[in-house]
Amino acid sequence: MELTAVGKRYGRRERWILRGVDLAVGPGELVRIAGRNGSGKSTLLRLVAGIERPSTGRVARPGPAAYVPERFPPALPFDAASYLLRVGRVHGLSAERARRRAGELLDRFGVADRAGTPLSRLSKGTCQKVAVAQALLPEARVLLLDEAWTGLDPEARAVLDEAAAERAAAGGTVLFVDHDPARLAGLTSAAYRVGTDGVLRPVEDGVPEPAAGGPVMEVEVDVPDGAPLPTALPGAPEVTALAGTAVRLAVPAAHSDALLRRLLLGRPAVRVLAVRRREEGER
Ligand SMILES: Nc1ncnc2c1ncn2[C@@H]1O[C@H](COP(=O)(O)OP(=O)(O)OP(=O)(O)O)[C@@H](O)[C@H]1O
Repeated sequence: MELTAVGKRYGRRERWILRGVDLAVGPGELVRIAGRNGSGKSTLLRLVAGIERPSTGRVARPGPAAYVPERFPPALPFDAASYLLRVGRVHGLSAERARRRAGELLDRFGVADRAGTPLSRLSKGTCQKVAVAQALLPEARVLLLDEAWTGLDPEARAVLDEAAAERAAAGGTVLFVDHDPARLAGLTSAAYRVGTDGVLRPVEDGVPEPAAGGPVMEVEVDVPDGAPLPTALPGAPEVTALAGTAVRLAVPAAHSDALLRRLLLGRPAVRVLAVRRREEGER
């Protein structure tokens, strides 16, 4: 995927949102786009998606892009499963494969029981899961995630982390915007910032470490056969044994997504039983 000397403004008399953007992202790369509110991050992703046309310069992509927009339009007259089936068909999947992928994704996000619910009647969180599922469904060469984690519950955020990492590992090109500076930390191959001047610059200092102190998240997992937990878990969790083969891991909230991702991706495979915020004064 390559942008060459891309400039964008929404009208001849309007200001330039992006200027002289050169960006090449290869297969297997996972790239973060940062920047202040209104700096042009979504505009950049929409240009890569082909939804917007550049005012100057060129955008080249290896194939159709899959895209989770910042705002998903749920007012479509379909239920979740038939909407996903249509998305799959548009991307050239057979009806059988599209149906199977839709079922797998709804299941993975824990909303298989909502397959027959009209999009207009889904809760905001479930709707966001459908928005994410429609982008993951086609296994496109380019995946664009515009604050796609916002509105998801912690388990679903971890599933999306995992899915984004899988897409890159399978040779996809993944670009994402997220307000959490620790999002996909350790998996990101590069980060860029859109400046207030519209220029895209590499972020040299990488991903800042979340601050210690503050809110704590508790993740309870069941480790089959009482196998040892993976070592060097994010956030250096405090581990408490619970009944049977269950354990509770407590980490600063800023590390909880990374911890869940590592637990879900790691070996031994663990089952997440609960994720909750530790109340003040509780231990
Ligand atoms: N379709 C449009 N027509 C006119 N102006 C637009 C359009 N889309 C975005 N803009 C303007 O372009 C600028 C950049 O918007 P954009 O949504 O790309 O920024 P962003 O960095 O994604 O912001 P946020 O972090 O708030 O989502 C803003 O000033 C916005 O008002």
